Amino acid sequence: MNPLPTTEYRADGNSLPAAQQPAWADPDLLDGTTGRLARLPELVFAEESDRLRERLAAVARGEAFVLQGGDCAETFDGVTADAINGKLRTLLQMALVLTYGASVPVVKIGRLAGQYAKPRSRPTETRGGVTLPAYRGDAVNAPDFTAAARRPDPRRLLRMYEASAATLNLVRAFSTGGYAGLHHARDWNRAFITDSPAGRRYEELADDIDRSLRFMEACGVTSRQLHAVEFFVSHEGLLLDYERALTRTDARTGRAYAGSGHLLWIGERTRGLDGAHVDYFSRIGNPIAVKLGPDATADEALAYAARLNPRNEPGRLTFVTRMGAGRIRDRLPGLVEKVTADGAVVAWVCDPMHGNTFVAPSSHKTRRFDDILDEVRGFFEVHRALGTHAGGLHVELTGDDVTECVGGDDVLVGDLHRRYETACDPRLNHRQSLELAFRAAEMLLDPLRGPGDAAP
Ligand SMILES: O=C[C@H](O)[C@H](O)COP(=O)(O)O
Ligand SMILES: C=C(OP(=O)(O)O)C(=O)O
Repeated sequence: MNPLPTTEYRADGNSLPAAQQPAWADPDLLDGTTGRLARLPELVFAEESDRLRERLAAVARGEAFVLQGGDCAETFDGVTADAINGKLRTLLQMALVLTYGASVPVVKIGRLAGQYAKPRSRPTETRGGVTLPAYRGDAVNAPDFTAAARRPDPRRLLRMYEASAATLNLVRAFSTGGYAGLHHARDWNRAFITDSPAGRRYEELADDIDRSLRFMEACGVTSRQLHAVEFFVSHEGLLLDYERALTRTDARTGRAYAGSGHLLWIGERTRGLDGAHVDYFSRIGNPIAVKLGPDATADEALAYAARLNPRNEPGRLTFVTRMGAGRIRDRLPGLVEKVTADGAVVAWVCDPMHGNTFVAPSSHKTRRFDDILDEVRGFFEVHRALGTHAGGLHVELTGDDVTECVGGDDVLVGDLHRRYETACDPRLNHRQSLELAFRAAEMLLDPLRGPGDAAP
């Protein structure tokens, strides 16, 4: 499954293969850095992760929907109030569209405050006859094509911690400081170019909400919940040196928790059942997810459920499928059927990004909005046919007006060069993200309606 060489990893005296780990240049520097990380405070509390597990349990029961999104790769330079606020506002707008459009609670999770490391298809990159280590995210090395920049530097793990802490600080202020309250639903749209069909549709929706809030206030109904939002953070638990150093024991239960984020996921390239990632994830108490690509088998899915969620706790395990628009209708049913028949309780989430990447003639890695939409549609169709719950979306997006994915109401292949800013894979821009939310809300509403129910 993983074409890269693996490095040895020691877990409780056992040597396990760990895929996609950087070849850190200086072991002493690595020890010093991980030692420092181990003494620093955790970034999130175990209680918060438990709360997310409860929310995801509702998703697994079919009572809620998850929206998980953010950059493909966060960067240290990208830790600015504008960039982070843009992503948060985009996610809040999408969540509002889904909640309002489909009348379903939406669990909001950022790909934020920790998404600094990337698995790569190839360990090296060659340009003009020069071969250097691949860029593996700001937590490991820098993107510039020089030997010095590409050298994996463990001190970057400390910068990852600092960047995550700064981001999380803003996330916490944003979600509880008043601005995330429903009264500001119109303001979230203000900073963006709203002159698009989705932007105009959102303005109408925000007007409706405003009217409803004023009506409730006139009736004397007030609620603190209208002034804050519950927001969680997640990232791929890729760099085991970092994750292990930030693992803490929960004083309440004696159980180990990753302290780097509320939810961590195992990527498609590191999900080997006998590998170090699955081993590490089996030892932490956080809610976790596993990405499943088109080659994942139903037996593997069952093995993850048995290994990673032996008590079959609802909300502990999410499967994020990323099959590609062309394969989801063939590949997903077998997985869902067998997992359901086995009685394993999981939440099913669709990542419509990673199976739909291609390289445009201009050499930009891109994705077609129509393929993304089609994979989401396939995801809903499969779950509807099987009577299971299409539990959420996992998307790569930014609040910026980038030109990285083609389609939606604007970007053409010839536009890709205009604002192609991602550090790794192409993201939806604000307009495309909103458009996706409106389309997904329509799909979500549909399967929730019983066969005999009248259309609204
Ligand atoms: O985000 C996912 C992967 O890290 C990314 O798709 C890998 O990209 P690559 O195939 O260019 O290495
Ligand atoms: C690497 C990623 O995805 P996948 O593991 O599904 O390829 C990702 O989501 O950043």
